[in-house]
Amino acid sequence: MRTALVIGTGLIGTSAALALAGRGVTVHLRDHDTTRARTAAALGAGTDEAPEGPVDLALIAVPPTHVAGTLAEAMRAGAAHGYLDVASVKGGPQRELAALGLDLSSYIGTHPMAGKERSGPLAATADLFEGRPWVLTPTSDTDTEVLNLALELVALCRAVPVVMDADAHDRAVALVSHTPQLLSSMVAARLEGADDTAVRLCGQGIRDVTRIAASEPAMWVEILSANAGPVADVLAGVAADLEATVESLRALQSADEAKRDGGTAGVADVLRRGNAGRSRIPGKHGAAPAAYEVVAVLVSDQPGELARIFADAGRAGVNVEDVRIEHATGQQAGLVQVMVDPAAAPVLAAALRERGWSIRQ
Ligand SMILES: NC(=O)C1=CN([C@@H]2O[C@H](COP(=O)(O)OP(=O)(O)OC[C@H]3O[C@@H](n4cnc5c(N)ncnc54)[C@H](O)[C@@H]3O)[C@@H](O)[C@H]2O)C=CC1
Ligand SMILES: O=C(O)C(=O)Cc1ccc(O)cc1
Repeated sequence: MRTALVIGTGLIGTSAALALAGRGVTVHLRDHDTTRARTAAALGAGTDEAPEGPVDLALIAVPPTHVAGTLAEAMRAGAAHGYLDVASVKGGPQRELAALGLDLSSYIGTHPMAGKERSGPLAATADLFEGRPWVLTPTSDTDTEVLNLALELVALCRAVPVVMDADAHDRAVALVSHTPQLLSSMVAARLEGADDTAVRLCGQGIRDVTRIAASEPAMWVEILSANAGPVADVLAGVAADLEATVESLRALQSADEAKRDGGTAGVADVLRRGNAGRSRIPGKHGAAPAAYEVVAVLVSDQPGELARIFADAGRAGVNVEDVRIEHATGQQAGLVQVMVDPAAAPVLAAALRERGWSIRQ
C-alpha cells in the first residue's frame, strides 16, 4: 500500500494514520471538523490536503451511524480502490450499505480491538493497535485484493488479524466490550451522589473497574444503539446474577443457619465463576507478536534468577519486550521466555550462553 485516505481523524483514524505514515505510506486526512484533520496532520499523521486521484485504501473512522453515509459518498466519488471502516459494530453498517445498493466488492468491515476512554486526535498514538486483535469481516462479495489491502493495513499497524462473521463479531463484542462499558458506568454512577467521605476512600480496585466509565457518552450511545439486542441479552444474564447475589446477601443476615449457609454458597459461587472467567482473558498481546523472537532460558527455581537474566540482557544492550515463565511441574526448574526484537535474539542468546545460562531453542 502506497497511499491511504483516513476519513474521521479522531482517536482511531489518527492512530492508524500515525502508524501508516510512520511506515512510509502517504496518508491524506479528512474530517468534517477541519481543525481535527489539521491537528492530526500537525501530529505527523499525514497531510490534510486532498489526494489528486484515487488512493489505494480509504479508512473510514467516523461514529457508527455515519459509516454507511460516509462510505457511500467516498465510493461514489471514486476516492479509493478499497474501502474499510473500523466501527465497533459490524452487522448493522453492513446491512445499511447493502440496502444503499452499492457495489460491496471493494468494501470490508473491520474492527480494531483497541481503544481508550479518550477520543479525538490528541489522544492518538502510533502504537495503539500493536499486538491487539483486529477483526476483519469479509463476505462472499469482498474482492481478494481488498481483503489483502486490509491485511496489509493490519500488519502495518502491528495488530493481529482475526476473521469473523459480522453478526458473530457483534455478539462477541457485546460480551467482552459493550456490556463491560455499561457495567463500568453503572459502578461509577453509584459515586455521583455519594458522600465525600466515602469517595475519599477510593482505591485501586474501583479505579480499575471504572476506568472506561470516563468514555465519551455520545459515542457509546451510538455503539450501544447499533448493538442493542446482543448487549441486552448479555446484560439480562448479569441481571440474573445480580438478583441471585442480592438474595444470597440477604440470606447471610438471616437467623436461620441453613439460610446463611445457602447465602455463603451463593456468594462463593459468583466469586468462583468470576475467577474462572477472569483466567480466560488472554494477555494483552494474546500470543507473542510476530515482531518479537523468543529466547528461552532454563532457570532453577531460586530467588534472583529473573533479575540476573534481565541484568545480563541489559549488559548485552538488549531491550526485553515481554517475558513469560513456564513452570516445569514437579521440578525445581522453569523456562523463561524472553521476547526481544528478532535482530537482538542471536545477540542475547550468545551473551546469555557466555554467562553460563542454558538456552533452549
Ligand atoms: N474509541 C474506541 O475505543 C474505539 C472506537 N472504534 C470505532 O472507531 C470509530 C471512531 O471512533 P473514535 O476515533 O473513538 O471517535 P472520535 O470521536 O475520536 O473520532 C471520530 C471523528 O469522526 C469525525 N466525523 C464524524 N462524522 C464525520 C463525517 N460524516 N465525515 C467525516 N468525519 C466525521 C469527527 O469529527 C471525529 O473527529 C467509531 O466508529 C468507533 O465505533 C473502534 C475501536 C475502538
Ligand atoms: O479501553 C479499552 O480497554 C478498550 O479496549 C476500549 C474499546 C472500546 C471500543 C471498542 O470498539 C474497542 C475497544
